[in-house]
Formats: sequence, C-alpha cells, structure tokens
Amino acid sequence: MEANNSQVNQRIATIAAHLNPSNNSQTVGPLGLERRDCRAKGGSAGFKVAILGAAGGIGQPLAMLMKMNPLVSVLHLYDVVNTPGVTADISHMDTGAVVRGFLGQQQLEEALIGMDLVIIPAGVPRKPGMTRDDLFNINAGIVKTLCEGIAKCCPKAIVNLISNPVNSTVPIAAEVFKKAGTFDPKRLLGITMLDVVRANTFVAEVLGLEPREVDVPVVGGHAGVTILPLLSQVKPPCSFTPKEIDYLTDRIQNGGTEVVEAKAGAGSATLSMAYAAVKFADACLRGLRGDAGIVECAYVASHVTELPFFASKVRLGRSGVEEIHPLGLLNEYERVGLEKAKKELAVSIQKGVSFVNK
Ligand SMILES: NC(=O)c1ccc[n+]([C@@H]2O[C@H](COP(=O)([O-])OP(=O)(O)OC[C@H]3O[C@@H](n4cnc5c(N)ncnc54)[C@H](O)[C@@H]3O)[C@@H](O)[C@H]2O)c1
Ligand SMILES: O=C(O)C[C@H](O)C(=O)O
Repeated sequence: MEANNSQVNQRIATIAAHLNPSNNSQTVGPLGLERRDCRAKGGSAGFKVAILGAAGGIGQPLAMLMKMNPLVSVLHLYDVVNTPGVTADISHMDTGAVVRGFLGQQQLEEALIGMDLVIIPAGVPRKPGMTRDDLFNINAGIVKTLCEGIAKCCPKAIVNLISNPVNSTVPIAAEVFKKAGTFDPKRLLGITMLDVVRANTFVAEVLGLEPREVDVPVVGGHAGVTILPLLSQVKPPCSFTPKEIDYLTDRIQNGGTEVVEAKAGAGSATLSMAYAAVKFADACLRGLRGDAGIVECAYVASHVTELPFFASKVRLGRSGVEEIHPLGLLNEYERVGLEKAKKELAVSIQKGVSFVNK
C-alpha cells in the first residue's frame, strides 16, 4: 500500500530530525525511541573504540574501516569540528558497531568513558618543506589535553597514538599519564605501522613478491633516520645488493615526505595511514580478545636500547604489550643506522618529556 502525502511528510520529518546535525547528542531516533537504545539492539558483542580527530584526513577513513571491523561493538567519533556529519554518514553502514559522535572539548569526557581502545590521529599534518618536529608546537598541546581526558575517563584503555611527531608525542602521553598516576607502559603504543606497510610494499616490489607475503621489521622511531628498516631480517629470507639496500632504506625513511610532496600542500598520508592504523588496531583488539602470537612493530616504553622509548616488534595480548622482542642480529649497515637513530631519538624524547614538566 502506498503512503499518502501526509504520511510521507511525517516520515521525511522524522528522518530529518534523526539526521539534524545541530542535535549533536543524537539521542532521539525514529519512532520516538532513544536512538542509542534502538541502535544498540543491533549492536554486536565486542570492544569499545574511540577515535580522537575522527573528522580529519586520517580520521574519516579510519572511522569507516573501524565500523567494518567485527571486533568493534561501539565506535565513538570525537573531533573539534564536523563529527555530526561524519557520524551520520558512517552510522548508515550496515555493520554491527554502534556509532556515536562527540563534538568539542566539552564532549571529550563523554566520548572517552568506558573505552577499551583509543586511537589518536588528532593534530595538524605536514606541508612540503616541514619536518614532523615542526608540528610539535601545535600537536604537543593537543595530545596533552586528549591524554589528560584518557587518564581521567578510561585509564585502562589501550592508546594508539598517531599524531606527529610520534617520537615526542608518545613521551608526552607517558608523562601526562605518570602525573595522573595511571601510566601503564603496556597500554601506550606509538603507531609506526605505516613504516612497516611501506617497507613491505617497497621490498615486495624489488623482490617481485606479493606484498602480503613480505614481513619487514622496522625499528627505532617514526621520523627520517630514526626509521630503521632491518632488511637483513626480511621474511621470507632474501638478500639485497648494496644499491638495493641504499634505495630501500632511503625510500622507507622518506615515504612520508614522498606523500607530503605529492600532495603539494594538501596534507600528508591519510589513506595508507588509515589502512595501517586499522591493521594495528585490529591486532590490539585480537590481543585483547586473547588471541595468541600477535606480533607487530610499535614505538613503546622499552629496555631494548638505553633509550626510554623505542620501536621494535612487540607481542600484543590481553593487557596490551606483553613482550618486547629484542632487535636480533644486525649487520654493520644497520648498526650504523641504529646509532644515528638513537642520537636523534634521544633529543625528541627529551623534548616531549620537558614539554609536560616545564
Ligand atoms: N604515525 C604516522 O605514521 C602518521 C601518518 C600520517 C599522519 N600522521 C599524523 O597524524 C596527524 C593527523 O593527520 P591528518 O592528515 O588526519 O590531519 P587533518 O588535519 O586532516 O586531521 C586532523 C584532525 O584533528 C582534529 N583536531 C585538531 N585539534 C583537535 C583536538 N584538540 N581534539 C580533537 N581533534 C582535533 C582536526 O579538527 C582534524 O579533523 C598529523 O599530526 C600527522 O602528521 C601520523
Ligand atoms: O610524513 C608525515 O608527515 C606523515 C606521516 O608521519 C607519514 O609517515 O606519512
């Protein structure tokens, strides 16, 4: 039976009310039901994940991919702009996760309460000619504020920190958590997965292999010479000529700059970063679920070197980082690279620590 005009108008009005971006709290749904209640009925068992910076270049595709992840039951999208639109859009995807949007500082705490995993891509990206460290002045404060919220509202959450400069923002987060008395080194992970994703891609290209068959450990940090691919430890085992090693090391270390220059002022890697972030977040969630043998590279509080933070392979489990793998045997080329990486990392770490304790 076809609906008459007034029924159609009524339905349109209901849908419009449902989508009204000014109603940011998004509680009233069709049929007068609490939107969260009616949505939650279709929700799946799983983990609660918040994305901070969800309306950005990384945040949007990251939110879309996390909405597709069957391990996620609740997805909170927080940003200082545009979350009502992004939330309305993503919430129409017919996957299990219940999506809720939060806009502005006054809704940060609500966005964080009860979260199992918090992913942070909030902050400004590079433009051509800038280093990641040039982002410090803006992003340090953003990360500090967001981490204060995490310490208060979900101190047990696993934190995946994407905002640059990662080499300094992870120490900032650690200092904030230490001040709040909530620091758990197992639960704070700086995301260096994009370096691994790039390394797998570039190495596969050189070897003529399918990238998903390739596993390249990338250790150190996430900027320039601190990005140290261990080409002697590539799986499947293989060898490279000195020229190939120079080419691959340079391309992996400068992959971010390659994208920044290609985007010519329109930002840095967003799509490949969202892919890498989801790959890493999924590994964290599988670890939380209790899956065995989940090993990925991340920048964490570490005793692998004399530095307090270092990226290396870590085993993920129910409590986050359950084991930090040693670097293994390095060749001379990698030992020289390691010394350069440590020198730069020490400065970046100290800069982050001093920012919080100034
Ligand atoms: N770790 C990595 O491998 C990696 C890779 C790519 C980019 N990044 C970094 O990720 C960050 C984000 O990059 P992008 O391309 O998505 O930038 P973007 O500008 O497109 O998006 C950033 C988002 O953060 C939001 N934001 C700003 N201040 C905020 C605050 N106080 N609270 C919450 N949200 C806030 C902005 O509104 C924006 O929506 C940059 O710092 C970039 O350098 C890291
Ligand atoms: O290069 C950047 O500024 C963004 C990111 O760190 C990347 O590696 O792509």
